[in-house]
Amino acid sequence: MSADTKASLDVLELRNAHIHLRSASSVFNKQGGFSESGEGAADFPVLECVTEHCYAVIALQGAQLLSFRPTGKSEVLWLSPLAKFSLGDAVRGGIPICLPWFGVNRHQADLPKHGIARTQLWTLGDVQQADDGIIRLCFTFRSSDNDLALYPYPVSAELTVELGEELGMSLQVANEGDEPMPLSFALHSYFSVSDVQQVSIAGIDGRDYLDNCQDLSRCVQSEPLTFNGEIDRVYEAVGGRQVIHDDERDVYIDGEGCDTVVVWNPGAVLAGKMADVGPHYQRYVCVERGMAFGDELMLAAGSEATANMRLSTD
Ligand SMILES: O=P(O)(O)OC[C@H]1O[C@@H](O)[C@H](O)[C@@H](O)[C@@H]1O
Repeated sequence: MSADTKASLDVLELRNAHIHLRSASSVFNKQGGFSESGEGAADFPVLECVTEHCYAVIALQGAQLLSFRPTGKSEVLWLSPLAKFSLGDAVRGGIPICLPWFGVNRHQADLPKHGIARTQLWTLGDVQQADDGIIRLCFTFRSSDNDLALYPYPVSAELTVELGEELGMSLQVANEGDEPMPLSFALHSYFSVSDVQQVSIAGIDGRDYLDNCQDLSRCVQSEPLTFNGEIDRVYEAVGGRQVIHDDERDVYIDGEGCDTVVVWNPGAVLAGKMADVGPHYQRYVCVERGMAFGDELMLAAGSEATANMRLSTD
């Protein structure tokens, strides 16, 4: 089944499922625990999706997942209790999409960190429901004249979010210009954990990494990664599967076309300087998948890159 939807969508009723257009503050304040963020927030629209397989919230800003909870299981993603819901500002948590570059732009360091797409409104296109109840929502982004003044490569992106018991994300990025375009990106997932000091990350053992806490010096991950203080590491050309081993559950991150793995948690000292993290740093780890640093792409004029990522829990 397919339904034509627009950003003016108010509610879309599907079989055993519905999607409501709401404000971010109303969704998260209603659920409790997010009241600290309410003060003075300018707010932005989100899609609250209730299906037979899961509960999910997706912001139109950045096509950013803010919540994903498979039916009968606990929340997979972390959204900071101090997150600001303000149009044009980055939101701390969920799955921001860093595009068309990841982190500090390696060719022009004064550009905004993590690209131009995460703080702009994406357009909701088609919404489809398959016979098995899985819902796929498609979002599109295209760089504007303002973006081109900042970064002279016309770029478009299409994100398909698949809402089942697992979360699927498929990102297609196209170079719409006449020149080759340097492209790096990441699906910058924040995962909810019981206590960052209790978790370990598998799937990167034995790999080289660039240590962002030591001027990107190259080191080797000799054992499963654990957290005791700030961790900010980039593992190139890894791909495959990473597993977050937590006290109560394992979370699986699988991907293709997104070979770089970035693992980040600021630790107590840096988090204390971040207005939207503070003491809450203990409740998340970022395990991000993308193409960055040595995996950065040079997209020929008119060509596309595709990345697929799937998140699941036991
Ligand atoms: O504060 P931002 O722009 O959302 O970035 C958060 C973090 O994102 C991670 O991907 C980077 O490796 C870190 O260096 C960075 O601090």
